[in-house]
Amino acid sequence: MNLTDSIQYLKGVGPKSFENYKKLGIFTVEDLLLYFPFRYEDIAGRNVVDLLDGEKATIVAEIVTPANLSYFGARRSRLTFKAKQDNSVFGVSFFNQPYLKDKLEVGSKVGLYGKWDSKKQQLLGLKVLSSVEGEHGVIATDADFQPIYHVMQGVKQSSLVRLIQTAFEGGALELLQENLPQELLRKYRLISRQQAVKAMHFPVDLNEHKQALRREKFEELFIFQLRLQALKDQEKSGREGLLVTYDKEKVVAKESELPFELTSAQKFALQEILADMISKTHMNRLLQGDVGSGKTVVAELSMYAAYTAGFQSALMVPTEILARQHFANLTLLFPELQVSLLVSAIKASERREILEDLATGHTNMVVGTHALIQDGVEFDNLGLVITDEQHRFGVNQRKILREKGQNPDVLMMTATPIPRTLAITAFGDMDVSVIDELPAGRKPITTRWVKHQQIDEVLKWVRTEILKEKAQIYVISPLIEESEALDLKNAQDLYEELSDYFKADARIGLLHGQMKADEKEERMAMFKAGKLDLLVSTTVIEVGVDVQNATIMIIMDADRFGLSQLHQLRGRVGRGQKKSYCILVANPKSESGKQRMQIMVDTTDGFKIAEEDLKMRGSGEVFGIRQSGIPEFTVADLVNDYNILEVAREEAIKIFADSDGNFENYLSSFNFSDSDFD
Ligand SMILES: Nc1ncnc2c1ncn2[C@@H]1O[C@H](COP(=O)(O)OP(=O)(O)OP(=O)(O)O)[C@@H](O)[C@H]1O
Repeated sequence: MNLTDSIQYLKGVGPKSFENYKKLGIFTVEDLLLYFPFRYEDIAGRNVVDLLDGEKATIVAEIVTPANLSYFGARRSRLTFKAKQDNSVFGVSFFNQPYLKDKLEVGSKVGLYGKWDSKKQQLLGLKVLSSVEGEHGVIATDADFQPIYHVMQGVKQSSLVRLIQTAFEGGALELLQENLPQELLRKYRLISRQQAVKAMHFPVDLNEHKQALRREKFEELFIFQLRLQALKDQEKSGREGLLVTYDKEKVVAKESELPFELTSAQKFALQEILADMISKTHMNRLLQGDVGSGKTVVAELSMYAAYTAGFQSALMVPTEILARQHFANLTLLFPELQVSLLVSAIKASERREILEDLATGHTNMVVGTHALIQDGVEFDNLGLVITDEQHRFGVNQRKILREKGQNPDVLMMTATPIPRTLAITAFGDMDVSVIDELPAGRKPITTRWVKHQQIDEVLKWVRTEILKEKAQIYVISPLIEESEALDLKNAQDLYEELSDYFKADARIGLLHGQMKADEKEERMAMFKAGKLDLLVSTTVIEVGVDVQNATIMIIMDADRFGLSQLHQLRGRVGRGQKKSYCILVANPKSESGKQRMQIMVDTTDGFKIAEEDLKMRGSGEVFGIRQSGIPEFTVADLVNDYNILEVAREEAIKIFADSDGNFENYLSSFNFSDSDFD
């Protein structure tokens, strides 16, 4: 037998079942060996109505009658009672275990392991299970393990297990080669690949199962990390980047014109970016920093550096409000340069002019939305592309923009702090700069969670803040994801209610996604200029909007928002020197809603919040797994196996460096199969 043999030659596989196995991804003997159970039969147990006669299983059930103990002979005894699972009541008897009587209390739930007798509707009890928390939930410590595989119609659990056994009996396991360096096995006390694969399918006990899982997770993450290193390497060596020889003095001079001094984190990030630009290798960098940490100015100075080297630069942002805000900033900061704004809402004639200026090189910098990547947008010599809020743009959109130049340097900015776990997986092929410090003088935002019933008190306080402190306030209307119309209606209703309430005490404006671009801009400008005290808005305000004087953020029905979104919204205040507040108005019904509110009250640290978000919603939900390019792991789990991931990463980096980038050789020396790297 060979590992590459098709399983159709194994006993028990006919043409029809072969087709079904293929659908599960099992083509060869090796695929079969590495087709691991996704869980083991655990103490959550089986449903009693599903049990077959004679089958051994674990059932969790409630004891409904007192245990009756009868002796026959000196040492032989029988203990009987009735138990209930959902609506099925069944009998249970234990032979010769009289001491169990004290353990079995009426009304308590127990795990019973035994053999099912379907005629008598009775479980012949073998053990009352003690249990422990295992990797897959609660696992019985001392029951027989029953691996559970993902199967499909036409492939039964039992046939799959039998087939794996057949392969084992044919000596397949012995053919599996070790694919981790011996040194790592020793260092981390990992069991061998053969042992692990055997124990993944047929663990003898809980401990062996744990060891197998640990080893398999390490292997999976290690190989993944090696692959990322290879990608990163390829990205660097394969693609010659542009040599952006910027004028250092000019950049320094510009920096000194800023109304504030850069924080050291900003300085450091800028330096990393500039070093990438001036080097011949292609820049592929992620700039992440918490809300309000000052990423924009770092981006702006990088664009300026590109200009001093004779290149154009483009800044792509997700919303029009944001594009306009950046445009205003850039023109203010670089009055001597030609800066253009390209959004979909501009007139055709104006658009034509902008496009021509871009193509002829008349324009030095351009900022825009998706409009930037449409056909017809040509650059003269695009040297730097910056995208803001990177996860809102798909990989393809970024690629299009990048292809508009001669492989321009690329910087992606994100304000959604990416937990390290994901940063080193999804973005493992990128360099990362982090701004982990807020500008000096910022006061922490105080967050309060109030119930709807308390809204009157909140509004009273808001009124005094407006009248006495000249506070500016955002009020976010409840989010109705399913319906834009309802979303709008909510915002309008809220606007009217608040206008009624405040009357002449507050100047109130309304902002929502369906307004025309110029209306939106006008409303934002009024708020920024202090001509409005209170801005009722839908979540269009969420990203990037920067009004330093705004100090109160009120979020209605806050429990409808995800954690990261709440954090973004809250980040609209606390951007200046004044003390700021965030009020979450919510009567959450679900536990997770309550939990989210509490997390927001407890911390303003974006990284912590992102970690929590990840734990509560899973990486797929938060980042869109497919889009972010994170593979779905078979045994490993990015959130829970963080420690293993880190170690695997360190080792992969070391080994990759030792291999002198000669990855192919390295692979063959450890017998990786090519398919590991598809
Ligand atoms: N070093 C600094 N000192 C003082 N103020 C600063 C500094 N850097 C930036 N700022 C100001 O802080 C505010 C927030 O900066 P910026 O808009 O760049 O944040 P950001 O990181 O893009 O945040 P967000 O992701 O929330 O938009 C801006 O008003 C900016 O002018």
